[in-house]
Amino acid sequence: MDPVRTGGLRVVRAAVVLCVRAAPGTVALSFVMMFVGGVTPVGLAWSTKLLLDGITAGDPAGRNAGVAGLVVLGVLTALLSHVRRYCDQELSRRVKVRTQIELFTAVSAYQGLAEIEDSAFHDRLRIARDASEFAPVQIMSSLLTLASSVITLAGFGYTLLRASPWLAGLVLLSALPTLRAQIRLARRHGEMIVRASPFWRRQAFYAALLLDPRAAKEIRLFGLAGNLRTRMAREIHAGQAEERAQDRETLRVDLGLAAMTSVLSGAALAYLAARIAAGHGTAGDLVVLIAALAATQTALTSAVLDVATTGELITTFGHYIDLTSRARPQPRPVAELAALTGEIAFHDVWFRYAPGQEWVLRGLDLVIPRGRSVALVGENGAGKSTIVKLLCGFYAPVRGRITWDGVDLADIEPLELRRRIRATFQDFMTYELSAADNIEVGDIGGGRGRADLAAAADWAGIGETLAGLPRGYDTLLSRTFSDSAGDGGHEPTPGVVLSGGQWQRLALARAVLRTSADLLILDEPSSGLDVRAEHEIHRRLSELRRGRTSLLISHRLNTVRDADTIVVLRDGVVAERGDHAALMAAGGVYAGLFRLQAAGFADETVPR
Ligand SMILES: Nc1ncnc2c1ncn2[C@@H]1O[C@H](COP(=O)(O)OP(=O)(O)OP(=O)(O)O)[C@@H](O)[C@H]1O
Repeated sequence: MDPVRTGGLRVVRAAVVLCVRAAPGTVALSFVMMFVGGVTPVGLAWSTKLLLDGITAGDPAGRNAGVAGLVVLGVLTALLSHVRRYCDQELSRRVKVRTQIELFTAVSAYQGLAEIEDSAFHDRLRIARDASEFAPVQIMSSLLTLASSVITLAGFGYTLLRASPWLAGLVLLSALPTLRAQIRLARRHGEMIVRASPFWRRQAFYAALLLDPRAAKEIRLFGLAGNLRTRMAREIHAGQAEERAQDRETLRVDLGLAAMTSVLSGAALAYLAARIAAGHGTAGDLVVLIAALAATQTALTSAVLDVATTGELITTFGHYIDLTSRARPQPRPVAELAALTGEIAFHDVWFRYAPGQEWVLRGLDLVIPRGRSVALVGENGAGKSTIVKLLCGFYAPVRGRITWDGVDLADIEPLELRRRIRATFQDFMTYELSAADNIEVGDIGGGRGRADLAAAADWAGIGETLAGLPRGYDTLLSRTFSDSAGDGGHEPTPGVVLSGGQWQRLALARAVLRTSADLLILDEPSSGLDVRAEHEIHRRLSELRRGRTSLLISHRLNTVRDADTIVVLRDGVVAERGDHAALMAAGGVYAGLFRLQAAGFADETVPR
């Protein structure tokens, strides 16, 4: 994983700005409480001195002032902790909304698929997401506590300094090794979080898999639950081993520091008691000095821990700042992508998914002329879906160019390009949303009314089924959510589950919705349909593709035979190209595959 690139001060500033923007009133109140929290211990010690000296000297005014101070400050201290806890919780809630939206806006800004398929990116995202929920408030809170400790230190430091300058110096100096050790511990803890992140992510994956309804059938049939639980436990153990090692180091260091501080306090206390016994002050002075010693050490320890904690939070929250502010490589956008008038073309395109992996495309030349239908065929893994992903701009060619009317796709704003494409993917999505939403996502923001959605559904042969659902097009297509959320007025009803073929028809309805697009991509659009449905859908697709620019991928060669051009992909290049008649006449790969499929039907003896 890349180290965090953002500087510590910038991270702290970003955290504070975030808190102030999220809840300015709460932050202001926290400031006031910080100040009050800082002066209260000093006030309490001096009130105690007034009370004791008032009693011993028989001074009722001093005694009353001491009591009044103790009561007022005692009440304030008791109230403050509750108000402060509420303020922190409210601040956390508001900051969480902001950071989650900012983080997912940043993630959505990655237009390609490379990051979303990169495990290091996911590890970093996990740390950033966790940190974004609590780190800004904790950084803010640490800064306030630090300021509060400084106020306390200033108040008591003077008292100690007046009583014994060398003692005050010793107490202050004792904080230095603590500071050094805690900063080192915090850094090591931050590194441990990065090391353990892959374990926790895999653990979450196994946990989600065990609860995923889509995986439930196989998990039960193959008896996978025990195996997955074991794998999950392995990840938990590995993550905890990292944490344990770190906790043990922390324990060792903390024990050493605590022993050192206790010895120092004991010696200082004995020294102060001896001085007062020798006549250098009153019993009240002794109380103030003991309070000053304890409070100085507490404030120093707290300040040191705050500095160290802030250091650690900077590391984790730095991932968030990096992710949300990192400059992404900008394409060189053209003003507006015009409607296709000529052709889309692959020019000597080489592509592999990562350096060191096998080339999927090895110098591909392919043309999709405007208004023509092109079909792609080839064996599993030949690279057909990869061509679709390149066309949509999800990846860029490693070498060569893809052009749209002569303009390199690298120069086109991806959103602009995708506005001109409608597609159904081989691995289409089944959204756990309403039936209407499942179609509308195909042209979100396109102002599609219910009539448009119904027309698309009818075209895909799923309209009647959807209309007949318990709440028609408003029925939720899910078994893991019920459909009461967000629209009251009716009893919660469980969602409905569609069959595989029905889902595919829905995906087709979604794909055809965006009628303004120039290019229609159909990657295995009928793989889950029954024979009659497939025949019907391909008849309609044939009509739809006539005179339109389209790319169809299918292993069922009878469905591609009417394409204007059929392209056979092999070893990352075009092996054959032509229409059905020409390819059959050539007697090459396509003809061989077509005859093989046809023979499968011809050989079948139908029992009487
Ligand atoms: N996201 C990815 N990361 C790494 N490799 C990938 C990725 N997607 C596909 N591949 C690899 O690229 C090659 C081509 O895959 P692709 O999905 O394009 O084939 P296809 O021709 O569509 O196959 P099929 O007919 O089985 O759908 C395969 O070897 C596959 O393992």
